Amino acid sequence: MLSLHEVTMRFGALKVVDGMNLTIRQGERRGLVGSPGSGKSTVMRLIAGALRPTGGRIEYGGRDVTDLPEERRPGIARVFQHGSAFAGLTCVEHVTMALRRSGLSASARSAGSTGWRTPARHNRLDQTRDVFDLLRITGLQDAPTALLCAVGRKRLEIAMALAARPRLLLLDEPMTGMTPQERVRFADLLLGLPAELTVVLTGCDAEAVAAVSSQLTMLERPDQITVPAWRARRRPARHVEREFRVPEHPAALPFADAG
Ligand SMILES: Nc1ncnc2c1ncn2[C@@H]1O[C@H](COP(=O)(O)OP(=O)(O)OP(=O)(O)O)[C@@H](O)[C@H]1O
Repeated sequence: MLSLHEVTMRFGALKVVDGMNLTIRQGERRGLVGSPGSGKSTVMRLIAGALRPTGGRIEYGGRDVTDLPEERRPGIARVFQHGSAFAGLTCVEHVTMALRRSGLSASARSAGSTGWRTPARHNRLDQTRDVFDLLRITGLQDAPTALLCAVGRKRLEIAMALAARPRLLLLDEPMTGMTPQERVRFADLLLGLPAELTVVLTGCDAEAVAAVSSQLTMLERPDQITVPAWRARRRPARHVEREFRVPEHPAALPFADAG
């Protein structure tokens, strides 16, 4: 559903992305791993259309979207590294605002192939409730965002992104600042997302990203090597495996393990 072909991104003399090739299939949970400054956010912005590559080609949904800006790449939603929640607003106000911004109305758009429950005459209130149910934040609708923990905030930001019924969800460093226990809960949250939804997430910690991905791409390795995530789940992720019971073998993985 998404592919990058020899994509390059230069900022002046600085070449941040150098001939990157990447193929991501629908339903994949792809982790992009690299140290700070390796270009993770840049790749996310290139995929979203917030940046235009200085070289190469990007295809999304079978179309060449290299020159298309963000607003002309439908079905892609992004959760930013540094969050997008406003202090003072409640969770339900955030999601309602996101639904309004996405332009979804009762009969405006069907769920398509994303696996979303969107029957006819589905009103905005129902949609809000769906998103809350999906992310298990029911009960927190009226809580001000300032009261949310790190995972709670991330849930809310993902809820806002899901309001647009995306096919591709981009999560830029979602686990930064989370404790090991919060990472376990975050992994659980990702597991609850529709299987058809493609998720690309970034992070510096390969173990943590591997625990919630099906495939892992190392940005700093030659040719940005991609491996099945289970191979990168070494012993240090034990706390995650114990509490979350991440299976050892790919055949038992709950995610579609592509490739
Ligand atoms: N708009 C820009 N103009 C100039 N340089 C930029 C721009 N955006 C990013 N860079 C540079 O590109 C490099 C990669 O940045 P990027 O934010 O993609 O890395 P990252 O891997 O996401 O880092 P971090 O983990 O710290 O968020 C950095 O050296 C950064 O300073």
